[in-house]
This record gives sequence, C-alpha cells and structure tokens, in this order.
Amino acid sequence: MGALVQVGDDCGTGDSRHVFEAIAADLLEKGYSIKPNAVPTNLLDGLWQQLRSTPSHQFDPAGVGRQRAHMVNNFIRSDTISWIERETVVGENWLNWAAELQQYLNRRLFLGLFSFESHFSHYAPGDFYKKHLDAFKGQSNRVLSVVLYLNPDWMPDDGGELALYHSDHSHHGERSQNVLKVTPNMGTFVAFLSEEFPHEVLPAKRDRYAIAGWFRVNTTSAERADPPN
Ligand SMILES: O=C(O)CCC(=O)C(=O)O
Ligand SMILES: [Fe+2]
Repeated sequence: MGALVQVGDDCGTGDSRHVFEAIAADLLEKGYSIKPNAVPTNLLDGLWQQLRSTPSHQFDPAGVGRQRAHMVNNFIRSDTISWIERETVVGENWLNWAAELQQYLNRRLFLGLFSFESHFSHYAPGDFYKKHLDAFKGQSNRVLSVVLYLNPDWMPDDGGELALYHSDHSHHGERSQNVLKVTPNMGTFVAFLSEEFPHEVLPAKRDRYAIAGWFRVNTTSAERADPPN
C-alpha cells in the first residue's frame, strides 16, 4: 500500500463532503447539528496553536471591540473575543473551510448564505453568556450560527456546556421546551439556525475556548450595502 496520495486536503477540501452532507441533513431535519469531528485534524490543530499563541491582551471584551458583533437584543455575557482574519495561514484555512461549508449548504438547502465572520472566544472560570438569540426575525441578517470548541481533555464536571433550547411539537399539538447540553470538547462543531434556537453558555470551572461564527444573507438595498466581508 502507501500509494494513496491525498491532494489538496490542507483545509479539508475533498474529504469534508460527507461531513457537510451530514450537517445539511441535520439542519433540514432539526434546524441544528452537533458533530464531534467535523473539522479536519490539521485545521483543528492549527486553530488550537493559533489560539494558544494569541496573547490575552489581543482579546477584547465581547460586544465592545470592533462593533462587528451586531448583537440585536439586551444580553449578558462576560467572555472576551478575538476576531479571526485571513492574515494568518490558519485563519485563511479556517475561513476557506467555512466558505466551502457555505457553498455546500447553499447548493443543498438554498440558504443564500453570503458572508461569514467568526472570532475566538475565551470564557475564564465563572464566565457565562446568558440565554439569548443570535438574531431576531427581520432585524438581522445572521441566519446560521456555528461554534467550534477548542478544549482538550474537558471533564464532565468542568461545566461550561452550551445549553441549546428547542421546542418540540407533541402528538397532541402542545409545544414543550427542551434543552440540549453540549459539552465543549475539542473538535465538537455545532451549527444552528440563528433565529430559531435560544442558547446559553453555562459557567465553567476552567478556561473555556471556542470559535463562534455566523453566516449572513445579503440584505443589500439602495440604502444599505453589506460588504462581502
Ligand atoms: O461558546 C458557545 O458555546 C456559544 C457562544 C455564543 O452563543 C455566542 O457567541 O453567541
Ligand atoms: Fe450565541
């Protein structure tokens, strides 16, 4: 053996297709997707290295920073963030991977996703992000939220889960609210429709790292033009 040559998979091109399809199928069926190993290992390692080498003074209090977060409601959070740009090879690879996911979801689900933005986030022990929506209907062009966790060796009692609230329709037509708790394990990737799923970051006992990102649709009009990011 040994003759197998992998071509151009630095950022997951090629072998990410089955993962993209699984995410698309989940979104279609449930509106959210949770995948433990969605991102190629070399990309995940690169993101982890970059995160570790980013000094804490390059993390800004969330919602203050560069005003790109564009949160749409009162919310309470205590994390700090650092936006991911194409300036580094890793940033470039991550944004390319997101662009491929965007293209796949657009073809498969006709979502019309137009741009993507994302940042590293750091929740120090005890930090939280209270229950919120990333977008409200008609008020924002954020349509799909994603989170990628970067915490090796997370223990069950470390806390820091993402609580994702979703309503179920019972046989009798009543709606009930269920909560799904996602452990922020290294490499776990979550995607959900921004307007549909209230969610919350529970406090953790140790430092908790993640990437949070949003795909937007284009709402260009005569009065307002969205940059393609
Ligand atoms: O880190 C997480 O689990 C989610 C973060 C979040 O909800 C956000 O940044 O809007
Ligand atoms: Fe959020």
